[in-house]
Amino acid sequence: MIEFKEFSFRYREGEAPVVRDITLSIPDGCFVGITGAAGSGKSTLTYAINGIIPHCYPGDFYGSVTVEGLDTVETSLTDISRVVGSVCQDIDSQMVSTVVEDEILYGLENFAVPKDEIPARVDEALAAMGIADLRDRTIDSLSGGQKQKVAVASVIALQPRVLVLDEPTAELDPASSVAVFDLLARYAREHNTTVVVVEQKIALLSDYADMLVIVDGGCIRFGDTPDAVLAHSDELLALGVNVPRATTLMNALGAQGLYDGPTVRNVAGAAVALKEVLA
Ligand SMILES: Nc1ncnc2c1ncn2[C@@H]1O[C@H](COP(=O)(O)OP(=O)(O)OP(=O)(O)O)[C@@H](O)[C@H]1O
Repeated sequence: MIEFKEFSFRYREGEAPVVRDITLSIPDGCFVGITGAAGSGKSTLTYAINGIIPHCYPGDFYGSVTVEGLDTVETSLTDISRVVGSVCQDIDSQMVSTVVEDEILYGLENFAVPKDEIPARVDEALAAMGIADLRDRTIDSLSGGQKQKVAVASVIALQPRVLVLDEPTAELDPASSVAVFDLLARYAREHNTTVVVVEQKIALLSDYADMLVIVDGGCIRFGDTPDAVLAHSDELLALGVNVPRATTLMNALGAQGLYDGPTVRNVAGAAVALKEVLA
């Protein structure tokens, strides 16, 4: 369980809190998608989960954040990182090795995983991200998308109970983004891992997330199932969230009393719904 209780945070260099009065409970095994406009505070929320706030970025911390019962202020960054695996936005800054396999080994050795478990953990992590063929490649020779998969694999190898990912598909084309979310979701299901992912593509998020959190100006505007959130497409658009046009269209037809089916998330869904409307 991840629990934010009336959490607010002001970076030491900032004038005012950039996230305010955040109260949110994320149950174990939940797949949470966080989205919102640029600068709304999404990354700051992830830093509060993985302990970067307040351990690396000091400032005024109000309220509390607990992860699996650990208070992130009172617990050391090392102890938090045994529970929370993070993939940050700047993948290059996260890479510490020159070869893919070494990158995965690095974390396992640092966390003192028993030597006899290590080969299987490396194999499983590479397979989970579908990058077994990259094992011996140098990191420098990889594309941005491949690096993102390596970064996720390195974290998955540590088998954290919570995974925090900040825009893990930013460098990927739509098909590869879907593939990464498929792999992530499958991994999370099989290991009962809680996943918190910041992602701009709300349509993609909606297909995987149990809960969508919409952040605006440092506050949570919506925190609910994807369908319940997407039902507010006009408000989402006003907040700068990139709502699928298919959703906006069907919600508009709903407002006119012409459609009363489930929330539509994509063109395929709209096609099915429109057939019913026109029948
Ligand atoms: N280390 C820092 N020191 C001071 N202010 C910061 C720091 N990091 C972020 N901020 C400020 O906090 C606010 C929220 O930033 P944050 O990165 O959490 O938003 P975001 O929604 O993740 O943005 P983006 O989508 O651009 O990554 C912004 O105004 C940003 O300038």
